[in-house]
Amino acid sequence: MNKLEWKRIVIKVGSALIAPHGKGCSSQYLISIAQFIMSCRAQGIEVVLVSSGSVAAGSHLFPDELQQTIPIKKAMAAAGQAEMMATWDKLFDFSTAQMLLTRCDLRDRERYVSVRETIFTLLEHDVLPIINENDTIVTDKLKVGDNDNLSAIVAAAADADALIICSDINGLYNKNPNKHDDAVLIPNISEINADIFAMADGATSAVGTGGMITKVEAAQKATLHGIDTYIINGFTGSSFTKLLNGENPGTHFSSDPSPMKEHLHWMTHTSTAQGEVIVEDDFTAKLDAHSEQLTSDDLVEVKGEFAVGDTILVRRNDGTKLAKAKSNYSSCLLNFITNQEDKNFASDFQEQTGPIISDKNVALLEAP
Ligand SMILES: Nc1ncnc2c1ncn2[C@@H]1O[C@H](COP(=O)(O)OP(=O)(O)O)[C@@H](O)[C@H]1O
Ligand SMILES: N[C@@H](CCC(=O)OP(=O)(O)O)C(=O)O
Repeated sequence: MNKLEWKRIVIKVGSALIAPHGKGCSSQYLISIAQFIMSCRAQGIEVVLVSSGSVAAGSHLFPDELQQTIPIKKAMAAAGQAEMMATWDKLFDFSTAQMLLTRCDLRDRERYVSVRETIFTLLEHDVLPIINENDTIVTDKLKVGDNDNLSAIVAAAADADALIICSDINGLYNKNPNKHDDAVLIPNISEINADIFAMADGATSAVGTGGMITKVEAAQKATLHGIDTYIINGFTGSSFTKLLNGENPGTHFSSDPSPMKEHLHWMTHTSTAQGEVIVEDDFTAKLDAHSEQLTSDDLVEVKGEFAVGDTILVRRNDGTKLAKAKSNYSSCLLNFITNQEDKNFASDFQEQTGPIISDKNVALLEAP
């Protein structure tokens, strides 16, 4: 889908663009991005902005020697978030809105739907959503961790047509161009596989978090949802001019021609498994929309603690991940059933209570 057909886009801006000197925000490189956003809106294209920069904006408030602890980084984010928002807001003649998210908000289906509703309501009223991870409260368990992946999750939640990831490099090269003089830019990628991931290294900018690995991860999430994804150089204004002309200024990851259904994409790429059920190695019943085939007789082990409605991982005893699914049973009840001597009790109970895995809420995982 080229620019002229876009109805809604998500654009992600990294710390290096909004805090190029690593200490406080600067609009130096944001003006061309703001202009691009205004041009898109003028053409009826709805825009959602995912912006990093809160930690970098707040870092100058804390002594350098304290910079790397998690509590300090959370405090920096709390202090810098307002500056980051103000830096963007003064560039626009329309309203902006702050949305701070964590993995917790996105992996919980009810909260995820609420996030979608807020994005759509803001867009309906011409307000620019500016989304960042809520670094002030995240823990390792609760965070997305990088705004590249966050931008892909947001693009899926917003049903965007395109995701534009602004980087400090022209796009994905066949190897890290900052380490290899003979690296070559790859303009078009139709399939993201292990070879593509092998090209990407981690972050190299002083303030960046994700590097190219998280950008390829984000592109994979987004393209599987039917979202065209671009990695472009956000430091050069011509990148945006080209996009507005329907050209590809960097690396274009083509959207999957047969995208995943929304709730299965969410189950696969956004929800996190709260526990696991281990099935026999020879488990052959196909896990699909008719998921009643998984019974307690198939279970070898129940791992972790989960409640009714939580996402669980279905894993074969040999370690193969088969599917992620919404569980109708708590781990406590599943353990009780599977430990019953009387197998009739287990089957009678499931006959009355229903399938272990909710019908249609089974996301099959690709075999490695
Ligand atoms: N194969 C690759 N192609 C392009 N850049 C790569 C590649 N592998 C690693 N990189 C590095 O990733 C960096 C971009 O990611 P990052 O440092 O997080 O900055 P930002 O998020 O601002 O784009 C590039 O500057 C480059 O040094
Ligand atoms: N949420 C963090 C940004 C994390 C992040 O992914 O940063 P970057 O790699 O610069 O896009 C912040 O606002 O500083």
